[in-house]
Amino acid sequence: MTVLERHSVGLIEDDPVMGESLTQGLTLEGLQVSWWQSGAEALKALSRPVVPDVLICDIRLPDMSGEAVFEALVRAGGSPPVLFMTAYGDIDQAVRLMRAGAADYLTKPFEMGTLLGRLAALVPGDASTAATDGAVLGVSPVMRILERDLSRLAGASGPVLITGETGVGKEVCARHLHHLSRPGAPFIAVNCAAIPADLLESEIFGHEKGAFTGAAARHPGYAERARDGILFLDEIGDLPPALQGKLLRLLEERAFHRLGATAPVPFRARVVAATNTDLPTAVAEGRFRADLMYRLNTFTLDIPPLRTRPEDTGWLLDRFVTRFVAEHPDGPVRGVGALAEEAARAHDWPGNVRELRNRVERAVAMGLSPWLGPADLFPPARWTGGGGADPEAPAALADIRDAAERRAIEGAIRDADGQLREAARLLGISRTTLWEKMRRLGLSG
Ligand SMILES: Nc1ncnc2c1ncn2[C@@H]1O[C@H](COP(=O)(O)OP(=O)(O)OP(=O)(O)O)[C@@H](O)[C@H]1O
Repeated sequence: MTVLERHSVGLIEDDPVMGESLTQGLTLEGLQVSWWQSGAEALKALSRPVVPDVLICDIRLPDMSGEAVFEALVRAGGSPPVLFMTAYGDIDQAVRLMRAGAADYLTKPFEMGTLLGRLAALVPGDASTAATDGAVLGVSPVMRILERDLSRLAGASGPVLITGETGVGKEVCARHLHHLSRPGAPFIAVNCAAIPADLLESEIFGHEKGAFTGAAARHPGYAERARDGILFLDEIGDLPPALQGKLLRLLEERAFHRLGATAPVPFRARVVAATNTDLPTAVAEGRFRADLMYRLNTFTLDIPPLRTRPEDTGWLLDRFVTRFVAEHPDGPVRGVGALAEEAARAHDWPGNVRELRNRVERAVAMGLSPWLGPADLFPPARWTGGGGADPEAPAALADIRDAAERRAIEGAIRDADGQLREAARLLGISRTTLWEKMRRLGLSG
């Protein structure tokens, strides 16, 4: 199997001869090709949750430039790596695109072999994680890109910083990196905020016998126990100042001292740190060392909040329901109903994936009917009990209905290519009703 086999590629090319021949050549290599002949067609297809692993885009398209397609993708939350095809005179534009984050470009005419070689460098290393079936962290474009970045980072050894709100899955992401890069080696997780400051130093670096009162025996710390695996330092923003200096030395000298020891111990693990606090602010306020932040953020991965990636809400909901239903085979719950899915999409998820997981676990354990409804995910006590101040309170039923209507109307308008008469027909309502709904929901045609 070649590196390209089973990967998906999106081809944006208006010229039918060129498009046909590229589609044929790429398909022969085992790639799954989707070919679009205009920028608009491509953008419409790429707005779906599942996007190709890599895009090949002509720089001149009938309706917009390749540059505009790329900008729209980036603005919409991220783009798979894009290889641009340029004509000789477009080199300046290609250089500009590379600066803006495009992955590569080829000047026409080119050999098929050259194109395949360039593509091989852009597809993720592991085909099983590239397919959506193999998605680990999510199916939204931004999470697919994050997974691709993780597989690239797997080959490096420098520290990685993972940022994001509480419960977005920073540890899950660190564990995935471990799985991709050092699966047989230890994964040692340390919550810097949970261990009392005066214990943290000996917990991380270990101590010799007699190093302090009560140190009855030599104790290897987390750094030593991580061996050649991953040392995951969660809530790194809470690391006490004295330990920040020690961690910086460990990273720079690749060695550390157990408390009370004179000889250094070599450090072979990879440090992955995570934080939900803003490190630059902590640095500005003097709570975190700037030099340590710069050492840690060589590779930074930011996981966006769940509310900004609704595709993942549906996907994770299904996964958790499947998992917890399997754990309660004798219970009445079989799956999740459409209204509960709507309610989940309309909810803000302040606790992110952790909140979703907990709500599903509770709903499956307590549910009385085969299909979970909104009230199973968001029990009635929450509907009234919080008086509106409860951060986990769900959206009201009216909000759920509005969100559902908004999505249905937007989908119909898209499918009808902007023709409101046709959109109303698709929705089975009159044009006046459609127009009134659009006005109430603040939608423009
Ligand atoms: N992609 C995912 N698939 C399945 N479960 C997930 C995923 N992401 C997060 N979770 C689950 O959500 C919960 C929170 O995840 P995790 O501990 O990784 O978040 P975090 O960002 O590290 O949180 P904190 O900032 O509070 O430490 C865990 O129970 C985890 O198993």
